[in-house]
Amino acid sequence: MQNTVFHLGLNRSMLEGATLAIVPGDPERVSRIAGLMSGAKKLASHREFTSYLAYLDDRPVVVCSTGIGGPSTSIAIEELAQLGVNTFLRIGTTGAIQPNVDVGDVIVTQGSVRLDGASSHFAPMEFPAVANFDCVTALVNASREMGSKTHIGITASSDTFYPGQERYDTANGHVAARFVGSLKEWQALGVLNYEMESATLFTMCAANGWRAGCVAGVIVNRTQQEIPNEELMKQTESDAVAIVVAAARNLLSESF
Ligand SMILES: O=P(O)(O)O[C@H]1O[C@H](CO)[C@@H](O)[C@H]1O
Ligand SMILES: O=c1cc[nH]c(=O)[nH]1
Repeated sequence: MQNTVFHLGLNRSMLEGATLAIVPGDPERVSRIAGLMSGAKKLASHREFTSYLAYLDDRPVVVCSTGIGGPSTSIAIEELAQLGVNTFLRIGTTGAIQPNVDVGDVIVTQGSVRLDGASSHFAPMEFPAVANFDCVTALVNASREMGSKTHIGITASSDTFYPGQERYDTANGHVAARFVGSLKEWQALGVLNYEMESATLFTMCAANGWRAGCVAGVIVNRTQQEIPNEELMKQTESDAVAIVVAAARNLLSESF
């Protein structure tokens, strides 16, 4: 009898030896990602964690959503690792903060500013939230081959969507003192964008010797607008989905 992990509802035999996982935030993205591979089948769905298994050149790949933010991401990654996964590719949406990054562009993160809490449960703050070089290379190559305008750099990865990303379009317009002026500071330091999972993902993977990468489609540029255009957002997301699947294929064949 195989042990089922605590939250994902998966056991080792269900993963058929998969060592690579594609991990989007949004559960609805999972079937779309798996659908770009062959033999996609749903494995489980619990809370924010929806999982599919699919095949790239006959090699199994697990696709599992993390939900939003570090705590749920840490659970998904930990439980997938318990089942034998050692390479994790996050595919997300993101808000750019540099004026030269356009909606529809793609960002591959090299390292993340740790504006989360969960990463500190794996390593002290002095430890970098850094992506794995093989994963970065595979994602950058895939993105460029697809013809996407590709940016490579540092991401601010925040526990919160509103105050941590210094958003004032909220119910009471208040941002905690710690974050007032933070967007400007990240811009001055060359940070490209905000999202909410990569700091936890990179820190826990680097601390454990697992490989992790993150690719994100730019759905807003915070220097221009706060609310995304629905149509552009869908296109951007599907471009990033195609990129992560191509990168997974390259990583599995180690042909990058
Ligand atoms: O599109 P996903 O993967 O969910 O990523 C981004 O979108 C969510 C916020 O809207 C956060 O999870 C953020 O990281
Ligand atoms: O601005 C954005 C857009 C998507 N996801 C984020 O976390 N921030």
